[in-house]
Amino acid sequence: MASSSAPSLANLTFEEICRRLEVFVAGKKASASFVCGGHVPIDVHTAASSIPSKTTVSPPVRICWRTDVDCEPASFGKGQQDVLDPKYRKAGKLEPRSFLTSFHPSDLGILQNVEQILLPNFNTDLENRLPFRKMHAELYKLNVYSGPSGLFRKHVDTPRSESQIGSLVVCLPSHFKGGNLVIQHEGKQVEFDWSHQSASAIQWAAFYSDCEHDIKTITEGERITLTYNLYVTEPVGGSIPPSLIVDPKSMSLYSFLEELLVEPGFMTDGGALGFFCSHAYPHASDEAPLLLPRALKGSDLVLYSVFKSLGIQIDVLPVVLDSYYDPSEEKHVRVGDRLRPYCASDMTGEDENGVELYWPGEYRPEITRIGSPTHKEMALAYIAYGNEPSLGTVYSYAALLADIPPFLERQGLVLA
Ligand SMILES: O=C(O)CCC(=O)C(=O)O
Ligand SMILES: [Fe+2]
Repeated sequence: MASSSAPSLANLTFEEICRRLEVFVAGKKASASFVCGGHVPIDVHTAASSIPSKTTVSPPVRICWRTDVDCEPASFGKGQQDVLDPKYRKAGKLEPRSFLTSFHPSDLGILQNVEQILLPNFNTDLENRLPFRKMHAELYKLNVYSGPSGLFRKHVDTPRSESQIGSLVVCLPSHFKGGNLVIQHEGKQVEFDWSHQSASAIQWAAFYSDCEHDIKTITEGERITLTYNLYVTEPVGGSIPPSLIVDPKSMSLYSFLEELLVEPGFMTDGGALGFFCSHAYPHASDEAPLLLPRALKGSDLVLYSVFKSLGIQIDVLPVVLDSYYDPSEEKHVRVGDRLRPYCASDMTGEDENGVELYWPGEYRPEITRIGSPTHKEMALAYIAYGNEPSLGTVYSYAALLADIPPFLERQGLVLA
């Protein structure tokens, strides 16, 4: 049951309640992890055969590479092209087919650690368990950044598939100076300085794919990293290992919402709350209906799980902010009937709004919007008639839409 905090929510206006909800969600965004990292010291006396995940030290890492293949200059993706530009990225790289290594991220518990922090499973009671998610790592490259000028400026890793959720960088033991890895998300930043233990430990960091990151100049030595693409895998059967379950009831947002729902004055006749997702997802791709909500990240996952565990219907749906009626007015919220792939229509609409014609959904002016939109994806392109024909493009945002039942109906939910 809800415990009451002062002043009681009953005395607050709806606007004030929404403002508080926004503050709560912003707090979740601030505290939710988008990155994690760690290190494992190298012990030359540890035998390679004793690696299993429980060890806290690692034997030296061995790498064998083809002698007929050299490290090539590393490129980076710019638009649709691979570009070489040492002012932007100065590094060498080896493709996985050209080398072998004794290191694997499942050893030493690294992958399990990343899974637990970036891909937790929420036990949401009420049969609403999010399908059990696991993470899969695929070796992508070996990179060498050499002093005095190796670097990689700010970029976002190109996702290799729709189910890619993040990247893992493993820094192998080799002396270097500089080369800090800086990772950012929504105004927050985490910096890894691996130089001090560069010669004596394996150091690693993992982050969601939509986080910008850069590597500062390596002033001395050789910074050698293995990069892995991290994917969320199909739900697997069987029971969830207990350590991977997070209880949404332990979240402060849970008690706040629980208290709101037992308040007769809050959305007495029911209503809808809409939260724009804080992370980017391929929500207008062919895979979107399979991926979401399974691939939700960070604070989006927390919101989803907390509502679910309170028995509230919540869905990930695309939203178009449409100014068709009157461009000078507050934009209308049009909610798609489901997550649907991007559609290019060759139909034309004379004096018609293409969204209404080709993007099934409904206008939902009653939705109370919390927060502001961030990541958009192209949802629709069509030929529009005006004075001259032009191409109409429509973008959508992924949003979490919670349907709040009327007070009398929701009493049972919270007391259950
Ligand atoms: O080596 C690193 O620290 C990260 C490399 C990187 O960002 C990349 O390869 O995309
Ligand atoms: Fe990167």
